[in-house]
Amino acid sequence: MTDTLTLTSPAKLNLFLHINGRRADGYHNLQTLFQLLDTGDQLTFRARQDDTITIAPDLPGVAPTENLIYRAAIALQANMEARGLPQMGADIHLDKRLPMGGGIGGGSSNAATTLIGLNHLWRAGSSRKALMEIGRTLGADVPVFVQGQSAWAEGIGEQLTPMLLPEKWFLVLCPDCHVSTREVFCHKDLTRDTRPIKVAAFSQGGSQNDCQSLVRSLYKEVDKALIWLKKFSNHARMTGTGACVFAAFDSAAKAEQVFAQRPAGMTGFIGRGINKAPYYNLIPD
Ligand SMILES: C[C@@](CO)(OP(=O)(O)O)[C@H](O)COP(=O)(O)OP(=O)(O)OC[C@H]1O[C@@H](n2ccc(N)nc2=O)[C@H](O)[C@@H]1O
Ligand SMILES: Nc1ncnc2c1ncn2[C@@H]1O[C@H](COP(=O)(O)OP(=O)(O)O)[C@@H](O)[C@H]1O
Repeated sequence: MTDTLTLTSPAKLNLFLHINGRRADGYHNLQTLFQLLDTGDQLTFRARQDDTITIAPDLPGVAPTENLIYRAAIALQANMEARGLPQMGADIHLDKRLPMGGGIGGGSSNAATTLIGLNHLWRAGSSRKALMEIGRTLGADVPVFVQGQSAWAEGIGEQLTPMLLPEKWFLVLCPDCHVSTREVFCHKDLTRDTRPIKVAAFSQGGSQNDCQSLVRSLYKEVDKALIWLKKFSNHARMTGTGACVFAAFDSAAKAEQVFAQRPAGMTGFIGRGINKAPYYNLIPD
C-alpha cells in the first residue's frame, strides 16, 4: 500500500427532484434519482505522520476550515480518535474542475471522496455504512457519494436504493449564477407538496424538478439556458436546486454536436452517466 492516492470525485445530476413536505427541523422530505457522472474533480491525498491536514489550493470564497474536504478529514479523525486509533494527517491537493454551487454536488462529492480516500490511506477500517453515517453529518448529499452508486433517494436524501441506469451521455450547461440551496428551500413559493411516487413512475415520465419553476423565475440565466436546451431535448431539466441544467443523449457525438452550438459565453461539459463511482471498490462492503 502506498502513502499517496489520487481519486476522481464525481459529479451527480438529479434526474428528477420531488419535494414531498417540510419536516419539523426545517429540512424537506424529498424523492430524487441521483445519476453519477464520470466527470469530476481530482483529489490527491498524501499521508502525513503528524495530525495536520493541509489543502491546496484554497477555494475562492470558501474559508479553509469550511472546505468540505477539511471538514470530512476532521470528522474522520474524530471518529478514529473515538475508536482509539492513532491520529494521522494528510496533504491534500484539489484539482477543481466542477463548477461550485451548481446543483452537481461537487462539494458533497469532495467530502465523500475524502472520507473514502483517507479511510484507505490511514487504514481506518471503517465500513461503507459507517462512512455514510459520518457523511450525513456533513451534508444531505454526502451519503450517496459515499455509497458510490447511482441511486433512488428518499427521506432528506439519505434513504438510498442503488439503481442501474442506462449510461447515457449528459450535456450539462452551467449558467453564470450561483443559486443557494438554502435560499430555494426557504422560499415561500417553493412547491413542497408533491405526492410521493413509486420508483417505476419515473421511467413512465411522471416526474419533474420541483425547484425548477421557482429558480427559473428568480434567475433569468437559468431560464435562458433551459429555453435553449429544450430546442434539442424535450427532457431538458435543472439539476438539484440549480443553477446547472442538463439533457441526456444516446451518444457522445450527439451531445458534442449540440454542445458545439451553445450560446456564446455559456459554459458547461459533457459527462457519461455511470452506475458506480470510480472509488467504489476502495471500501470493503
Ligand atoms: C436538494 C439537493 C438535491 O441533490 O440539492 P443540491 O444542493 O444538490 O442543489 C440536495 O439534497 C441538498 O443537499 P446538500 O447541498 O448536501 O444540502 P445541505 O448542505 O445538507 O443543506 C443545505 C440547506 O438546504 C436545505 N435542505 C437540504 C436538504 C433537504 N432535504 N431539505 C432541506 O431543506 C436546508 O435549509 C439546509 O440548510
Ligand atoms: N470542496 C468544496 N467544493 C465545492 N464547494 C464547497 C467545497 N467546500 C465547501 N463548499 C461550499 O459548498 C457550496 C456548495 O457546493 P457544491 O456541492 O459544489 O454545490 P451544490 O450543492 O449546489 O451541488 C459551495 O458554494 C461552497 O461555498
